[in-house]
Amino acid sequence: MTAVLTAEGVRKSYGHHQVLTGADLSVDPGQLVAVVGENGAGKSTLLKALAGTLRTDAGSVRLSGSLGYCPQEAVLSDNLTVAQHLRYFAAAYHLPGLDRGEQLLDRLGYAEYRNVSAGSLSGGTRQKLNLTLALLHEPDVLLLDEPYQGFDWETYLRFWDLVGELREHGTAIVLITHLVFEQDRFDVLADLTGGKLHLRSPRTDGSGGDDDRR
Ligand SMILES: Nc1ncnc2c1ncn2[C@@H]1O[C@H](COP(=O)(O)OP(=O)(O)OP(=O)(O)O)[C@@H](O)[C@H]1O
Repeated sequence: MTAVLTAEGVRKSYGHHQVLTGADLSVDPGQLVAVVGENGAGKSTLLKALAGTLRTDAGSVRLSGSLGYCPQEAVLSDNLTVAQHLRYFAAAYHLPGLDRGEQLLDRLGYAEYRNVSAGSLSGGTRQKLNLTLALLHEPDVLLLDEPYQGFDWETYLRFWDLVGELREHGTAIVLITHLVFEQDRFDVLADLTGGKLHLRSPRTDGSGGDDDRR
């Protein structure tokens, strides 16, 4: 299968602090990759580098198809309502209509907030909108930085239903997570240690093993 996202030798320092020291990653259509690692390991830095929102020092990132990026901090305009955000992004993506946006409002369970300004939304609902905007144009590659922060359990489960559908449609997904208990959901665990990615398969025996780590 041909990878839709390939990163090779990605390096990034902040001043003298070397965060990424040669990160490699290759993601196929429909593949779901978890990026795990300790706080401060550089996971968000890696995702920004993959998304192209951060200038790297060396290495390459190749992407085929469209990209959806859900950053850790929602980039929303507090004065605009949920519906206005959907219209604004639909226009930016040249979408023919708002069908997908309306579908996502229902799927993530926040349609009742359609006419509420982003500045008045709760943290979890802001995050729903953040995620919706990344999914709106049905991208081929999705980069999700802790996408379910603040979600209640019901929404968390709805999120995973949605991810299942996206994978069936061939969307390649890279997701930062801290949740050890959900690692069986992924095809690949990419452990960011020492500025490099170390790939491994999730455990399959359900025993928990001795490989658990954050
Ligand atoms: N703009 C910046 N300027 C200077 N240092 C930064 C900047 N952004 C991140 N860092 C530093 O780079 C390191 C990696 O940060 P990053 O946010 O990528 O880690 P992370 O693995 O996503 O952490 P967490 O799990 O806490 O979200 C940290 O030491 C952080 O303080």
